[in-house]
Amino acid sequence: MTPPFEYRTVDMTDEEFAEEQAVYGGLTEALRRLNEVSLRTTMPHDVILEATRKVEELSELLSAEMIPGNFGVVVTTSGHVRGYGNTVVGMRNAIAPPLKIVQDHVKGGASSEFFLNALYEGPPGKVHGGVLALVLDQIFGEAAAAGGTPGMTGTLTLRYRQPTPLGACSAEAWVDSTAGIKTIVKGALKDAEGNVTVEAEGLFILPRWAREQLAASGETPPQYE
Ligand SMILES: CC(C)(COP(=O)(O)OP(=O)(O)OC[C@H]1O[C@@H](n2cnc3c(N)ncnc32)[C@H](O)[C@@H]1OP(=O)(O)O)[C@@H](O)C(=O)NCCC(=O)NCCSC(=O)Cc1ccccc1
Repeated sequence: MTPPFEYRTVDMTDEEFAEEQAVYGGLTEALRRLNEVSLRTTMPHDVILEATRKVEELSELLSAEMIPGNFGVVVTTSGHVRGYGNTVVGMRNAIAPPLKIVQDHVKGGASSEFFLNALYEGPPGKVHGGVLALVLDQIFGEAAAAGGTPGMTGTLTLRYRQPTPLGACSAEAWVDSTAGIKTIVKGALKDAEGNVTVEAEGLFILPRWAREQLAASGETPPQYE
């Protein structure tokens, strides 16, 4: 079975990697700020029109050279994983909050403390339910991988116990059980006060194509990050 995606490898020194992080990371941080500011600004229309022209100019400047489509996941020869396009954690993705996720390879889990600002609003003042599913899917996937049983999300069930206020949040996920290629991950998301606002359970499955690759190569399971 042909894999639906593959990881590219690039030759890059640690110094080049660090410079890339600083330069593109700086651009993305500036864009995240711009994104929030553009939602909240109350400046007069003539200022907004001038700002719009400047933003268009920047898009012209940056689009002179681009990769053809999505970023994908690119691994450097020195072992760094460049999942820059990831919508939750991507270093070059201004849509990503972004989350810094800590994996626990001993217990098989993952956790994160993060901030969801006004850009992630659903009900007034509260986080959109789809955004909560989005961040939990990523944390759960990383928990399964940290437990040594990576997989793709087969199912993800959420129980929204109470609305999640915009602002500081935290989430934790752990491998509850494994059965062959299937891993059950459980976890919860909390608001700034420590109240559990979402409980979730996910089933992560090592895909058939990955099983076939593993059987052929004898390697350890890949990380879908
Ligand atoms: C991989 C799979 C889910 C299963 O394919 P295959 O392996 O070819 O399936 P196969 O037919 O060989 O069945 C094997 C066993 O599994 C069972 N079973 C099968 N499906 C389901 C099910 N849905 N639910 C429940 N069970 C299911 C089936 O009955 C059988 O059980 P049995 O042995 O009889 O007891 C495939 O449908 C797929 O790719 N879906 C899209 C996934 C996707 O796009 N997810 C979102 C992107 S990931 C992401 O964003 C998160 C992330 C972030 C960071 C890091 C990591 C993750």
